[in-house]
Amino acid sequence: MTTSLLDTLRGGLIVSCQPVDNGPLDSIPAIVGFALAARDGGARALRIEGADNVAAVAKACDLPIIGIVKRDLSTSPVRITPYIEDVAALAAAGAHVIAVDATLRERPVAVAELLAAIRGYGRLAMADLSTIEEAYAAFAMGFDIVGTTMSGYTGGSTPDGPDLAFVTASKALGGFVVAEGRYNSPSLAAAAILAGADAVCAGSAITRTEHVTGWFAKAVADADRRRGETVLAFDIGGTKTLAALVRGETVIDRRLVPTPPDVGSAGWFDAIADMAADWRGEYHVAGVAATGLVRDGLWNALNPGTLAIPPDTSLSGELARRLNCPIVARNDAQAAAWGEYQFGAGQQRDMAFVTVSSGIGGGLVLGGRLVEGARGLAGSLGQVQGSKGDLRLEDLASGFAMAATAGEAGLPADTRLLFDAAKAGNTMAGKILDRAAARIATGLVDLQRLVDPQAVVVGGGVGLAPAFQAALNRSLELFDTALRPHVVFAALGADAGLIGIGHLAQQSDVM
Ligand SMILES: CC(=O)N[C@H](C=O)[C@@H](O)[C@H](O)[C@H](O)COP(=O)(O)O
Repeated sequence: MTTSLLDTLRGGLIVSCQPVDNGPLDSIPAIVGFALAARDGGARALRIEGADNVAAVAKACDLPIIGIVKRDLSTSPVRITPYIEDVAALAAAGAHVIAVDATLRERPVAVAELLAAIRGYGRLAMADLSTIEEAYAAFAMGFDIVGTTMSGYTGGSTPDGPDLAFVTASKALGGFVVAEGRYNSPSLAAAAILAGADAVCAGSAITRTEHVTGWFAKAVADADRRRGETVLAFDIGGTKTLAALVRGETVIDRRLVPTPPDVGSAGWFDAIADMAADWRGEYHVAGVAATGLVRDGLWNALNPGTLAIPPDTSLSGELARRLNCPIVARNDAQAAAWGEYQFGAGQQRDMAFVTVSSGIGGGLVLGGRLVEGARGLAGSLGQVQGSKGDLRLEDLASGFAMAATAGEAGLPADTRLLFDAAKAGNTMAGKILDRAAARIATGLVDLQRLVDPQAVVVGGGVGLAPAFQAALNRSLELFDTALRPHVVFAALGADAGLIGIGHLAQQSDVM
């Protein structure tokens, strides 16, 4: 019997039919209804609270029942089946398994006595636990099943997700493990099995209609609030700084100032906050896209030639203090990648974004998520080694690099004039442009080899110049079609960073 019941449970779902206490579904007919519906949906067993409920369900439904009695005691935090008479009542009502709280906490009756009583009634014993020490002790005492039920409920705040690590650790002890507690979606229940659980017990997500309704209602209300919300967005580049009010893909209002050399100083932060002073009250969250490495709110230079930032500048902290709202900060090209993914040429595909302007930056959006990387470097194509010594692609093929090469060749050291000269038929100017485009094409092909995105979105002032686009396409055509990226050109232009960081701020959970 013992083996066959555990065999029935193994690899299956147990549904806990415990409606919200004193709620409209907290009645015997409703609990029986939940039990039958769970059976029809494919549950292998049920978890039922209260001897009367167990008796009613046992009569109506032939699935195995894990029975518990819950009590709120003034003398102990233990709630689940604390007394011998609870065990007796559950056995008499027809529970096949009796679960008790077997945590190492003060209790009215010793766990060993409860276990002996369960054994005396010939039932299987399940220990509801919160730590691996307790699991070890429970198996050593002879419990048939260990449940992770109490993890997150014995002190401190309860996490949102389940405790998969506890499942894996318990399973390593060798006995039968039920993953229970906050398995609120099919994918989390599946994750429990992959983490080693023999069976999964889900309750709230199936039988606490008030809770599930609350999750939906909150998600819908949050999305609705965010959709209509205006956010403050900054885009801090090497030469200019933009401040804007953004809603969705629309930039409602904007201001532009040159980026001064004292970036990162207290005075500079004051000036940035001043740019938005008269927008106060119109936003509740701000996003900051900045050139350089941005990770966890800290800001560092990626290329000090573009912008020299004091090490570990607290970009989020300093601005949060001055603007008095939460701040979401990202690298500018990563933010632009997100903008293009969400609203522009990326069209919600796996994509790499590469911006070619005075510098070269980039970002990756994979599986619907912006990849930041461990230090905020992910997708920074400008930082890969160029073909010359230890120079980076940015040092060789960016707008600045092209202008410098033009200057060395006796042409005006200015990207725009270089493009004009190329258009007018100047061979040297055309060569400089072609060489830069060829280097970037090689970078894009390498990116395709590494990440294999569905699309590579190319943007930036240089990247969107028709002469550069033509040169880039010519270079790409030299590569085998199997390796050639699907290049599309950015749709949001210079606003991609503002729109991307605005959306990231709007969607973030910082509020
Ligand atoms: C901690 C405690 O008292 N847990 C109780 C044990 O029976 C129930 O309130 C839970 O609903 C049950 O464990 C299932 O978990 P979830 O509802 O998260 O799927």
